[in-house]
Amino acid sequence: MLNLTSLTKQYGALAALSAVSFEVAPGERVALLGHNGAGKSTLMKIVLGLIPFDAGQVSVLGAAPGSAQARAGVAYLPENVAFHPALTGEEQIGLFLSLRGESPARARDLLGRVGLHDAARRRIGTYSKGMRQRVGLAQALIGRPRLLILDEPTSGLDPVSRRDFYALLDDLAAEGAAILLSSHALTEVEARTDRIVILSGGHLVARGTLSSLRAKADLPVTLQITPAPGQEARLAEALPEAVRVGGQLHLSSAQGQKLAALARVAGLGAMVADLDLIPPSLEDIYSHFSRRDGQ
Ligand SMILES: Nc1ncnc2c1ncn2[C@@H]1O[C@H](COP(=O)(O)OP(=O)(O)OP(=O)(O)O)[C@@H](O)[C@H]1O
Repeated sequence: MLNLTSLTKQYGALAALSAVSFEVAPGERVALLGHNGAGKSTLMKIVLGLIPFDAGQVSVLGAAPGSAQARAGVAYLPENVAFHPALTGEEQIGLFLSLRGESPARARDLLGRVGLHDAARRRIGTYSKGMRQRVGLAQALIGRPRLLILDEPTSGLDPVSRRDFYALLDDLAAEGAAILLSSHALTEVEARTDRIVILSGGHLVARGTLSSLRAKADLPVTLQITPAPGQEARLAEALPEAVRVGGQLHLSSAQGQKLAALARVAGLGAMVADLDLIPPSLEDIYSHFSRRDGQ
């Protein structure tokens, strides 16, 4: 669906993208992560054919970005999608359908698809941000796109709206659409995407499934230990390297030492009321890879 090979883009002396390669297959949801200025928007604009690139290859549905064939199958949802507040959802989507040469009567179907059936005849000015974002997605679904490019689609949405939004993306991916989305909300992409691509200073610094990135980063796990009543001081003495966090102790352990650390805590017997093993978060992994190039 989308193939990038050694994609390079310069803005004057600044290398916005340096030899970036990855692909998005049909039915796959890929998250593009990176700090401000990492090159995410530049990459999306190139894929959409909005700006030229300097070197490498870009194949969008087997065609050149921006070509008629690519444009026919690609949908884009910008971060801050704006609609005319006086139009109803149905009128707005109907208008876009007409522009694409399709029957405006399909508007209700599309709005139903994104959970806006009941609000279809209300003015968009009365919609919440989450509802407006869904109008944007309904618009993106016009013409049954095979590749969806979503620029921070859930920024500003509450947790329930985010969950609903991702459920919609799951359905689209299950139907075979390829999805590339950028996000700053790291914890949510963890459960909701198949693969992650991390850009840092225009370089691709990591790509893979979250579990493969976890293994590669080899970051320590944290043993979160709850002392039995009245045992906190004794427990802290027995684990001098542990850090007190609230009423608990946090003991950091290298991946390879995990079982030994568990055995050590288990050996403390009645001093311990409870134990949780906390794997490195996506934020930890993300920082690990984005800082590798000294960015
Ligand atoms: N038109 C332009 N002319 C010159 N430099 C640009 C231009 N557009 C972007 N840049 C620079 O290219 C780099 C990558 O920018 P880009 O907008 O792609 O990053 P981003 O990852 O999308 O960031 P954000 O998360 O802030 O949207 C930045 O250093 C930016 O300042």
